[in-house]
Formats: sequence, C-alpha cells, structure tokens
Amino acid sequence: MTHTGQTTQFRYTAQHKPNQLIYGNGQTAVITGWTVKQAITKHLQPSDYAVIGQLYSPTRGINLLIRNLLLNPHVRYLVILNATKEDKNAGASQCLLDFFHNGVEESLSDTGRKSWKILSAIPGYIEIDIDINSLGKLRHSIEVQEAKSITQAVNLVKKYSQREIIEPWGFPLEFPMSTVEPTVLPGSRYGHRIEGKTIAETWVKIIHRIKTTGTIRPTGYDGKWQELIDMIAVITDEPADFYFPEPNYLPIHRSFLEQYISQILDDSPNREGVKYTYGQRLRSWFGRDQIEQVVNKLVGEIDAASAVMTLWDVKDHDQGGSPCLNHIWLRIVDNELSLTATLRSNDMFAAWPANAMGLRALQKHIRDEIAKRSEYDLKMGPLITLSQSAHIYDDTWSNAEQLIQEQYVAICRNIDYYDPTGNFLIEIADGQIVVTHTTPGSGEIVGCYYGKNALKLVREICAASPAIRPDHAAYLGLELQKAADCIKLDKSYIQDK
Ligand SMILES: O=c1ccn([C@H]2C[C@H](O)[C@@H](COP(=O)(O)O)O2)c(=O)[nH]1
Repeated sequence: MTHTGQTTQFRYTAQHKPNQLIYGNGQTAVITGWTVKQAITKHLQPSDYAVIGQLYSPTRGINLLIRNLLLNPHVRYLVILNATKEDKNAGASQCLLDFFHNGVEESLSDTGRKSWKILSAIPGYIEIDIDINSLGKLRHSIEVQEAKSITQAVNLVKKYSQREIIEPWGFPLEFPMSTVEPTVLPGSRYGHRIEGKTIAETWVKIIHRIKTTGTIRPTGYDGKWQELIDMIAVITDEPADFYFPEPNYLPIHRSFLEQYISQILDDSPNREGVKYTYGQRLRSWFGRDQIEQVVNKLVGEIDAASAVMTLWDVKDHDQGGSPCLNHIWLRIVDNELSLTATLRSNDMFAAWPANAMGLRALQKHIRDEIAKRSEYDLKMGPLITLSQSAHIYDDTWSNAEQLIQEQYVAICRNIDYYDPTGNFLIEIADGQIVVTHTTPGSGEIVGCYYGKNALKLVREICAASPAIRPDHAAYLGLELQKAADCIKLDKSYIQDK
C-alpha cells in the first residue's frame, strides 16, 4: 500500500528551539546539519516529514534534539544529513549517528557535570536527568539513515513516507531540566575595549567581560544570550603561525583553521544549502575583487584611510541569513598594517576565535601582497574586531563559566602593568606633592600636577588622562595618599617605598 501521509494526525511538539524547526505530519525527522533546512524542505511535502531542523554542535545541540524526540514517539525514522565540510568539522551529525549506533556511558561532560557521554570519537553529551532506559528505547525504536547529499536525504525521506503508518513507540516523555540564571554585575552597556597579546588571551578576557556585565536578552531565536554592545577587541601580538594554548581551550583546532582561512580568502561558487561565504563576498559578489582593490589602493597611496572592503549587500535585508562580518578597514601607521573588522552580530564564545584567526590570515595576506608589489615591508600591526552585538548564548554559559574559572585568573596573574598613558613620578617639594607625567618609553615630561590633597590630584590626573588603566589610577591613589600623610607628619617620602 502506498501512503502519502496526509491522513495522519501526528503533530510534532518541540519544547526546545520550536521556532527553528519546520513541521510536517509524517513520521520522519530530518536533521540537515549545517545545510540550511529549506534546501531539503523545498523538495518535500509536509506529509513526508514530521520535522526538519539543523544541528550545528554535538555538545550543544544533541541534548535538546534528543529531548524533543523523546516527546514525539510518533517519529519512527530519522534521516541525518552529513554532507558538508562544516558537518565534518563540527562532528554533530556523526556524533548523533553514533548515539543511535553505539549508545552512551556515564561520564563527565566538558563542563565537569555528570552526564551521559555518547560513545563516539566526537565529544557529545546528554543530560543525566534523562532516564537511561528511555534513551535505550528511543535508540531502538527509530530507524536511522545517514545521507551524504541533499538528493540522497530527499530520496530517503520520500521512501519512508511511502511506508505504512506505524504506531508511536510509546508515550511522550519529558525530563526535568535545570537552568542557572547568571548573576550580572553592574557596568556600562555600550562601548567596551579589551586588549590582549594573543587571540586566545583576548578571548578569555572577552568572555569574562560579557559574562560578568552583559545584559541578558532574548536572542531572536529561541533562548537567551548575554550581550554587550560595541565591543572592541585589540590583539597586539598574535604570532604568524597562531598561538594555540596547550591544552587547547579554544573552540577551534589547528586542523580546521586552514579550511576556515580559505572561506575568508578564497572565492567560492554558490553551493546549494550554503548562504554565503566571506571569500565570495570579498572576491566576486559585487563584481570586483575587493582584496585586490585594497592591496592596490595601499600600494598606490600608503596613507589612504579608504582601504575598505564591504560584505553587506543592501539586498541582505530582503532575506534572512545575512553575513555577520560586514566591513573591513585597513590602515598603515608607522610602517605597520592594522586591520579593523566590524561584525554586526558575533557569537563570542563559539565563533569569535575562528573569526579572529581568519581575519588575521587576511591581514597577513594583504601585508604580503603589498610587500610583493612595492618597496613597503610593513610590520603586522594589531588586529581589531568591533563586535556590535557581542553575545554568549545561554547554552554555552556553563562552558564560559568554566573557561573563566580555569583561565581568567591565570591570565590576570601574568598581566604586565605597562600603561600606554605613561608614568607618574611622585615627589614632595616645598611642602607640596609634585606629580610629573612622562611618556612610557622615552620618559619625556608631558605634564605636571601640584597639590596637597591626594583625591583632588587623582581626579585631576584621571580627567587629563582618561585612558589611564584602572589599576594604575588605584596605585596612584595609594601613593598620593602616602605622600600626603608624609607631608602632615613631616616625614620624607620616596615613591614605592
Ligand atoms: O562568522 C560568523 C557567523 C555567524 N556568527 C554568529 C552571530 C550570531 O550569533 C549568529 C548569526 O545569527 P543572525 O544574526 O544571522 O540571525 O551566528 C558569528 O559570530 N560569526
């Protein structure tokens, strides 16, 4: 008997990410991985499938997907698309396949919580609150097929939709879920500056800043994120071969970096299911190779302040999925080339490290091309990212907390107290405190302050040099108060003694 599916009464109930899914009334769930779900949906009728959704991450996505499947026992078939480079890199489709093939064991998750660990080479976890017998029942009640292409996935779904309706494998199952709302410290919302030597170090500081003072907001998808608006990250000394900490706490591996850099540097043809690549926007989208344009611009006019590349197309308002990276600007000052990139929206936990490394590779490429075509042998200046919505999604909050606990304190311990604002030399002369402001390197005198009141002096200094480091200002406060006390007690004062 052939069955078209129209007669079923099945309705998929999604408790997690309900607005991210496309619903039908069949018995097959389709996981499209990193391929946009519309690329599959457009070839099918709603009666062919129960639900169609994407799966990006094994550590973040699978747990919610399994919870949704447990709520929908009428789903008896699962087609998992595992087709693109992104799928291979993320490993989510593979890990989900391994869940159905191999099952789970009790273990600790990446954030140290007791969890069910999927028996897979790719780390993936399911929350321990989900009953193990229910997981077993789910695994054995659903027929699972991997598809290596869109066509194969569509054919598999159509094949299943021809089958006779099968009874649900049980009753809908729901398990408790614990959520922890973070404590948010007060702080300014707009405009934040973070600086670090490497991408890895800067990332930890970024995560700390957003996690401590970011505003908790709905994401526009399902769920929440913690957000700061307009965050500038300045990375001063990323080495040419990139710094990966040991052990690597970044959400990117060296093995993926080469592919990712190619997505930024190289043109690529339109691929079904992929909305855009940055390389395509830069190399060909607007009918010009913008990387070539900026290289030629700077070779011809080394002081140019117009070495701009744009990735935003005005047509991007007409459809979803517009590029997050929108504007790139290069500038040469003192024989060094800086690159500033503006991202309208930036997932600072999962995406920023790769974004930053890709942009650093672009900066190096432009430096080297300028060197090939001219006499200019430029140094690599800083990489600067301006993330307009700088956010951390709620499903990575616990990973972010763990990173802060394990790395932030260590990074703060290694801080050098160099302040580009300069140095302040404190003395007592003629019964007054005298503060001399000098430049950081050469020690040239650039300012002088006098008085007896420490607080007044600190305020004057901070007003005149508002970019002074907060710990430097605090140090000055202490030293100036010591000097003021010495005047009162008629004692001699020596700075730092
Ligand atoms: O290179 C990228 C691409 C995407 N994203 C993140 C930003 C958002 O969290 C999400 C895209 O969502 P939309 O703004 O397009 O809805 O992906 C990045 O951080 N960097």
